[in-house]
Amino acid sequence: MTRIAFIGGGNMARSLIGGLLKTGVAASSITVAEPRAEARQELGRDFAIACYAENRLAAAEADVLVLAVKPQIMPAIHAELRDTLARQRPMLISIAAGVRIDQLERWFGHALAIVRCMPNTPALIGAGATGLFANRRVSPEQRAQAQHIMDAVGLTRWVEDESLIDTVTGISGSGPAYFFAMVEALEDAAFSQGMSREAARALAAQTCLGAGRMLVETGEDPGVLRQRVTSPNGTTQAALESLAADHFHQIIARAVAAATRRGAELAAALDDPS
Ligand SMILES: NC(=O)c1ccc[n+]([C@@H]2O[C@H](COP(=O)([O-])OP(=O)(O)OC[C@H]3O[C@@H](n4cnc5c(N)ncnc54)[C@H](O)[C@@H]3O)[C@@H](O)[C@H]2O)c1
Ligand code: PRO
Repeated sequence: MTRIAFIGGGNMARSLIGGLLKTGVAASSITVAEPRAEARQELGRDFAIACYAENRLAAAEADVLVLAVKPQIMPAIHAELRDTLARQRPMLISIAAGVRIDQLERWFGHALAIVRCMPNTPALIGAGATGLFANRRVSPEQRAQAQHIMDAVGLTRWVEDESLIDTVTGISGSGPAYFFAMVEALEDAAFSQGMSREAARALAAQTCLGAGRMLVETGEDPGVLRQRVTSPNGTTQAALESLAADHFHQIIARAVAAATRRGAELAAALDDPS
């Protein structure tokens, strides 16, 4: 049984833990370190896992340490974990946006196997999407172990170039928020035309779900699926022409670029906090 310790028990850790437990991973194999007492109580109540206020206690027997704190916290946690890491030599899996492998090696140790990955919150319902990148120390078995953990909560893809993890952040790490924003916008649009918020949200959310499922379950090209909705001179064509006139593709490309760039900036700020 692989023992997994989460350092940080916030939103993303909750999503990953919930997803792992749903796939049958034993609650007794998971520990969490979380400084907020209320969050510890909720994690213990919701998932029946052992929760600790101190990182070193949660990590004491871990084979895998999932670093799930904000990027800015990352440099602060290594001192506390140094002894445990030296003794236990767990594999580190960092989910922190931007934080690079060379920074993690500098803080936690050059001898450690480290996987940098970028999951997303739909991991909570087993529908996550995660990009992964491994350092040279990660053995084939550890690579399989990291993938197994992330496969348990959704789809995984390894990238060959570490900088592409920032691109993963731009597409799928931050991505759920784009679709939630889209549903909010659809709801507002329908409400402004007189529909109830309840009906507007239900129709917009189900459309989001239906389109996503069609895309994944049919394996069809999104352009082909789009064309099937679009009758010549019909309603969809009118909407898509309006989106194109407002530079929809460029708007999305700029948003993804902004998220990707922000990942690199978060990491750079940790090199030079001034
Ligand atoms: N939320 C997402 O959609 C998402 C997706 C992918 C990756 N991430 C990454 O996951 C990481 C966590 O993000 P989140 O959204 O879960 O944030 P969060 O704030 O919800 O969780 C972070 C947790 O770390 C705890 N913490 C603070 N200091 C600590 C310390 N010294 N030791 C241990 N725990 C400490 C906080 O109390 C908090 O509960 C970030 O690095 C983020 O970039 C988040
Ligand atoms: N949430 C984190 C952020 O907004 C990382 C990806 C999703 O920074």
